[in-house]
Amino acid sequence: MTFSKLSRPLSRSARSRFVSGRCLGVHGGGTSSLKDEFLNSPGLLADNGGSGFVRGYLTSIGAGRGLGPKRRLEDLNSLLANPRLWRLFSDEAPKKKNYENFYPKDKKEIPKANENHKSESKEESGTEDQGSFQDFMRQIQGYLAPMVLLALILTSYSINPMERKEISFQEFKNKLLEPGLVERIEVANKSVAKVYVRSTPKELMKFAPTVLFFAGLLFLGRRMQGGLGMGGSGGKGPRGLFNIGKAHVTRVDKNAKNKVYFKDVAGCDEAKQEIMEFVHFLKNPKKYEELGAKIPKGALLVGPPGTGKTLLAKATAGESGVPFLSISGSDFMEMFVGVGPLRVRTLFSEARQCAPSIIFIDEIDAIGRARGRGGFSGSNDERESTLNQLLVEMDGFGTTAGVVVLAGTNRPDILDKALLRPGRFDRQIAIDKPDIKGREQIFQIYLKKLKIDNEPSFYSQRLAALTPGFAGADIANVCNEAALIAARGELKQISMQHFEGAIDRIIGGMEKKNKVISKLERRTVAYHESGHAVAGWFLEHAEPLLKVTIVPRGTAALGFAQYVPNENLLMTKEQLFDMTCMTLGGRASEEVLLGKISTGAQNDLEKVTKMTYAQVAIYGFSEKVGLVSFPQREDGFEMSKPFSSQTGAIIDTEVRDWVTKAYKRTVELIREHKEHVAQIAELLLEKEVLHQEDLVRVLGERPFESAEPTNYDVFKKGFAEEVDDGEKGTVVVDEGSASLDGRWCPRSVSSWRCG
Ligand SMILES: Nc1ncnc2c1ncn2[C@@H]1O[C@H](COP(=O)(O)OP(=O)(O)OP(=O)(O)O)[C@@H](O)[C@H]1O
Ligand SMILES: [Zn+2]
Repeated sequence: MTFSKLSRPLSRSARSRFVSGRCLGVHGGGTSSLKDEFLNSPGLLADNGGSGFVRGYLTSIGAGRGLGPKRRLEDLNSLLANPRLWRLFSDEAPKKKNYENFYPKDKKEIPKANENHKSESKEESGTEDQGSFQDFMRQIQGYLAPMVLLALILTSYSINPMERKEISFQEFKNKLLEPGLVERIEVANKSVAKVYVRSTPKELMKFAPTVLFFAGLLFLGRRMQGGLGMGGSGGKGPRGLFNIGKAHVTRVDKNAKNKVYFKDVAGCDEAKQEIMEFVHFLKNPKKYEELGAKIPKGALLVGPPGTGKTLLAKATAGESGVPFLSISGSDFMEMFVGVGPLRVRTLFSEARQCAPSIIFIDEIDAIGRARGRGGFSGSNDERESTLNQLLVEMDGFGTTAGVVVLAGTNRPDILDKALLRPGRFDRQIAIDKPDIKGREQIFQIYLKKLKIDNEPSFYSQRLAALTPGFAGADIANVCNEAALIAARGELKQISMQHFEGAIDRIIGGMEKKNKVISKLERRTVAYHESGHAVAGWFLEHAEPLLKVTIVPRGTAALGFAQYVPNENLLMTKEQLFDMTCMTLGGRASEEVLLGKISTGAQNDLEKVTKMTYAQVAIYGFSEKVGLVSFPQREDGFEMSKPFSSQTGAIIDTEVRDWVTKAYKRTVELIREHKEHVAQIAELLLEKEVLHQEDLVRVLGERPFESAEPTNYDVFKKGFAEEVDDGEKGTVVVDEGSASLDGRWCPRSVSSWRCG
């Protein structure tokens, strides 16, 4: 059994990206505070979350361990749902399933104006991604083969009526009688009968190949238009092969239904204001031009996945009342060379025709990646020429065009610098994960739609406190999941327990009630988690626990813990040291209390290593290494190190020394609080889930006084009266837990995963 890391709650988009088998690597944050940079430090974290999962998954199947039938069925189901995985195992995917995977049935449905479009287009871009040329050929073969077969069978029936031929009764029956080709039968004598065959089939047969050929073409054409994302959305009617230059653009016009407005987007007030400024430029260009101002052409909406960038762009359309054309970055790309630039041109000319108008390009990183790098794929030329075309269009027909371009991304760092120059996307609008107040507002929006057994405000406050680190998409997900859980219990109303279940499920995946865990292992997990919790409680700069559970869950975690982090923008050496100790608390507890260490600390050690390397080699915290910084490249393709091998050796020794020092301190702390660790662990074994109150009961209040109120203080008070100035009073899940989006953060949701 192997243990490894759990990750931050998967945001919806991260999840969809994962399912589509694309590589993750989403970095968050647009603000460039030191902390952010630190957290986003590229390369500090390879996307362990995603690939780790796949790998774990493969071994568990491939190794052919004694899986129960139920497990096997689950594996099979997810296998079927994931064509990538499937192909790893077998070349012959079951036809129907495979087909549906590539061309989901609901493909042709015209997106209901705003509401559903986002998710749909996401899925589409996911599927498109997989439509590599081979897949495409496979599709064609899939359709052609039956047709050719059919043609062969039919031709075998073509019989020349002028020709006389003796056939057996069997032949007569099979080839003539049953297909209904017999016109009449004359009995000549006892052993011979004359069979007259209809002549029409012959005429038909003559044309059969031609008819089949055209039918085939038509069919393929339809399939392509449905399957390759050129479908006539926005009510434009069907388009086919010959309309390939037109991408999948969603238009929102003045009188579209289901419009989204700013009131549907909670929080992000600054972003709304900035965007509206753009709309003002767009609608009153004269006012600005008279003063000699150049009107900005574009703005980047920058922020982690699921924070509502797309939603905000749609709301802008709703508020501004100008035509809005939205497209996903990946929709530009096609298997045919030259389609990308063509689509860009078409998009812009369409926008100009209905100017003033707004173009929104979602996930612009798909085409906007810096030129001249980014992997070894051959599609780079195409991407670059698409990008060039975009640059040209944005520059091109200057100020009078009346087109504003908004684009969403969560990786502004990898975008081509030319895109960010004045005259293109010269503004960046940061949309961060909501703080406690923002989460409360988002909850209010979604709670309104639910049947709950209390006031929405009752729930919104409590839930906001319980969901540190959740983005808007996760919150929408919590509400929906809670309703599903309540419905499964045949209940008429949703209550707190359902919401809690939903939150846990979003963090850790499905509960695995019947997962077999030996008593010994459970004990190890409990002591390990207890070590983290107690260490965090008694280390001044570490973060106190919010909740810890040892219920095994679907994303293969054996347990997880949430912390109440402080939201300071800078991190000091002391903080990092305490966090290192807290992260090592699990291993220390195993060693001190159980006398046996396990593989459970692997993920913790990985985090500690990264955290310490960063301090030594990037943040200049080590005297021996000095005030130098060697940030790692985010794409992981580092051919040569930027430092000498001597420096490398010093860095290595320093890292090892630092970690050793931190571990010593942690072991001391755990020895000192041995009783506490044991108490918490036993309580955890008994109750499976512990909240902060339980910790206070056993350990007492945290013994630290700080000058300013910390998040923990705010949290303790209950934020009922704090909400208004709760700006900084936020509770954020330790995102370190979560490397799914490629971020690394020292604070961690420590967790266990069983491969
Ligand atoms: N501030 C918010 N207010 C209300 N709902 C929100 C908010 N943020 C996110 N959501 C919900 O989450 C869903 C997903 O958000 P959206 O697709 O806009 O995120 P995004 O930032 O564009 O993500 P990605 O980076 O993955 O493209 C929205 O459709 C909405 O239901
Ligand atoms: Zn741990």
